[in-house]
Amino acid sequence: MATTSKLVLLRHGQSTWNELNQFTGWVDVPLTDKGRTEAAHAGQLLKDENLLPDVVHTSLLRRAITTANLALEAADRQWVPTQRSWRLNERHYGALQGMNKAEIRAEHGEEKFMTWRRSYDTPPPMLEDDHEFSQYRDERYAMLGEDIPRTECLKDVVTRLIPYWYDNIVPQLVTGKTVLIVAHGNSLRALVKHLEGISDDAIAELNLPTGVPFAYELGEDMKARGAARFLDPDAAAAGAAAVAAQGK
Ligand SMILES: O=C(O)[C@@H](CO)OP(=O)(O)O
Repeated sequence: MATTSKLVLLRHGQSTWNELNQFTGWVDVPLTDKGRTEAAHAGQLLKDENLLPDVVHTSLLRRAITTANLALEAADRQWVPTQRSWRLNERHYGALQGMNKAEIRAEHGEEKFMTWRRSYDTPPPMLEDDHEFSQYRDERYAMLGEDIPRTECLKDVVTRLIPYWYDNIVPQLVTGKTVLIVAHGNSLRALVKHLEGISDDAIAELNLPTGVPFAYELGEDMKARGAARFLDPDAAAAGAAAVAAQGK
């Protein structure tokens, strides 16, 4: 009998830079109190919906790690094995990291702003290694050496994320485990694009809310069998609309 694999994705709760409307990328900012509440609520939803994870994956960034910890605590699931990888990190936002979204839009215009923010294959300008918001000397990325990103477009994120998906997550799913991935707006957009087969153009329209889990049933090909199911649809719709409106 075929095993039905269950996958739950969760974007971290609101961060301090989400609140300030700043491009964040690999800058390691914490959650706000609202973000912590969202994370705990996400864990409660997992419990209520009986979508308790057997394993968890997070990025190396504290907004995802804290979200996972708070969600697991609320779900009484702190003991589950957890793996972390830079491959689940947010998209590196290059020279935009730390910049205010409304100011960038006002300075460069709507078209450039949306190209940098949502085009599939145009990255923002590179961030200099000696910039205060560079991760070049951060020891958690030492294994990347000179290959550490200085900017990324969504296509770059797909390229670095999909090997992790097949090497580390798919083997768990095929044994019937329920897998929770706690990551970021754009790293999850990259994964959703792969799972749902969304085109390079159409992915621009997808915005993911903070702190609302969404679940997929996967087929034997490890692709989505249908659309994602948000565990709190009203909060998800409001959250996605707010992300779409950022910078306006
Ligand atoms: O700043 C970022 O790193 C991301 C997610 O917060 O922003 P955006 O939604 O604009 O891609």
